[in-house]
Amino acid sequence: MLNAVEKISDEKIERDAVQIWKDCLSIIKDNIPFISYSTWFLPIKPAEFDGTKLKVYVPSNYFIEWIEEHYNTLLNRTVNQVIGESGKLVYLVLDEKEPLTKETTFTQNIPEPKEVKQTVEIQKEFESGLISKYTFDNFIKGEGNQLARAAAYAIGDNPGQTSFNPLFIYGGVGLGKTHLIHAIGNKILEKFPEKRVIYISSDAFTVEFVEAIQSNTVNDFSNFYKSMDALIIDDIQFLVGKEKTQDLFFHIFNALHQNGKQIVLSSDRSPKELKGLSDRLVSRFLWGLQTDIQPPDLETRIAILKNKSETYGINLSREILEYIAHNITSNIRELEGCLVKLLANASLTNREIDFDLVKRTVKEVSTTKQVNISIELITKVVCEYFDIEENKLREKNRRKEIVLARQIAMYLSKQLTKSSLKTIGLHFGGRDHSTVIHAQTSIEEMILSDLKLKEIINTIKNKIEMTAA
Ligand SMILES: Nc1ncnc2c1ncn2[C@@H]1O[C@H](COP(=O)(O)OP(=O)(O)OP(=O)(O)O)[C@@H](O)[C@H]1O
Repeated sequence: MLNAVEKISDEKIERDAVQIWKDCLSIIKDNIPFISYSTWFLPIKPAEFDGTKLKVYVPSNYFIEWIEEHYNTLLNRTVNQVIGESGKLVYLVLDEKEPLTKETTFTQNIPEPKEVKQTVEIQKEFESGLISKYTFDNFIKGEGNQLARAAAYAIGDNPGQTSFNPLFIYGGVGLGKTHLIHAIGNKILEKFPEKRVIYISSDAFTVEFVEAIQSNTVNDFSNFYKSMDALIIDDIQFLVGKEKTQDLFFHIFNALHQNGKQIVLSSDRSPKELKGLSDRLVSRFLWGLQTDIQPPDLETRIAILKNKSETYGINLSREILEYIAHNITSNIRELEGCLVKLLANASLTNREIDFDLVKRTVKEVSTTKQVNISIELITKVVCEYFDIEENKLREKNRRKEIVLARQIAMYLSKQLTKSSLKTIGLHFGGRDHSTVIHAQTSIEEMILSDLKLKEIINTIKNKIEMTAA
């Protein structure tokens, strides 16, 4: 009986919220350009109203920042008009890793919106650390992530029971590793709400470990992680050089593995490339499945852009999607960044998203990216990759692997910097500009037929861009 009463009053709270937000929207709509209205206000959804406070769901903290910076006065006025002088708007951020802590008359952060909690019915004494917006449903399949996705999906369905234990996913920056490993955790909890699943970055794991040492609670710390059904650790490369943490992790790993519990790890490089990680850990990482994620091809980039723009409530033409996807090739985070910038530009300049605006935004995004990339940085990353000394690229060395590394460095210098052929030639031992042209055309030809080389160059390019960012 009590439940029924609660249910009725819950429904009323939601209904009131819907009506009030509708009234607010009709005022807002009349006061700002339609593009700004649809970009920043339509994605906001009403949650509940308690007489003075209207709680609304917003997609991200970025939204709050933007709205507060640009529309605070309008919102203030609108809320006062619709609710009255004591009216307040409270934002519930869906699914951000770190919710805003700032509080203003308008905003206040509530850690977990109701909707998110409902997906996990069994309350645990710890936070899973999972971001619920990262799911398999919104992870676009492509050639570059096919195997990683399939293995991740199988684990989500059957944690600890496949031969993919541990699952080790590696690849360049912004290619979807974090998204995928969260999706695993979310799927496990969806299917088995009682399971204990935790996501943590290896950095946070180290910090917690140091705190446990300081407070003399290392045993509790270790037992806590050993009690998980699935342990998901992001960016495991940050354990390199941290011997004590590695040691403890080794014991946790063994305990979980022996008990058939699932371990999922992500890294920016393959286990064998994790120099500085103890051999016994590396050998355990090789027990299960190691799979990489490669940069997405054109069709996948278009599909991702389409999907992301739809979540922002906008429909971009195929021509625009293709243009962005053609010009932003390195990683998905950058594609998303370009989309957000496009929305911001359209909103700021109060114009429709047309081809000119798209071109300008893509140019802006690409220019900022290129600013910090130097030929020195390119040389350094290429040499690190091939494990050769930098001066070898400047010498007249004709060894096959040195020639290839030199040509790749020249090719990337032309692609990623604004340096002239002459300047690039000078950096590589005072070579003529025709040598640089030759390097460029040779690499372009080689990657047409040699997919492995193409992958290597993409990996190097990602590393350069990551270091320069
Ligand atoms: N296949 C995909 N489909 C949809 N969105 C994707 C896909 N791959 C990546 N993304 C999105 O791109 C963004 C960057 O992805 P993510 O953070 O998972 O990258 P990462 O590989 O973990 O990068 P880093 O190594 O820098 O942590 C996220 O917003 C993610 O949702």
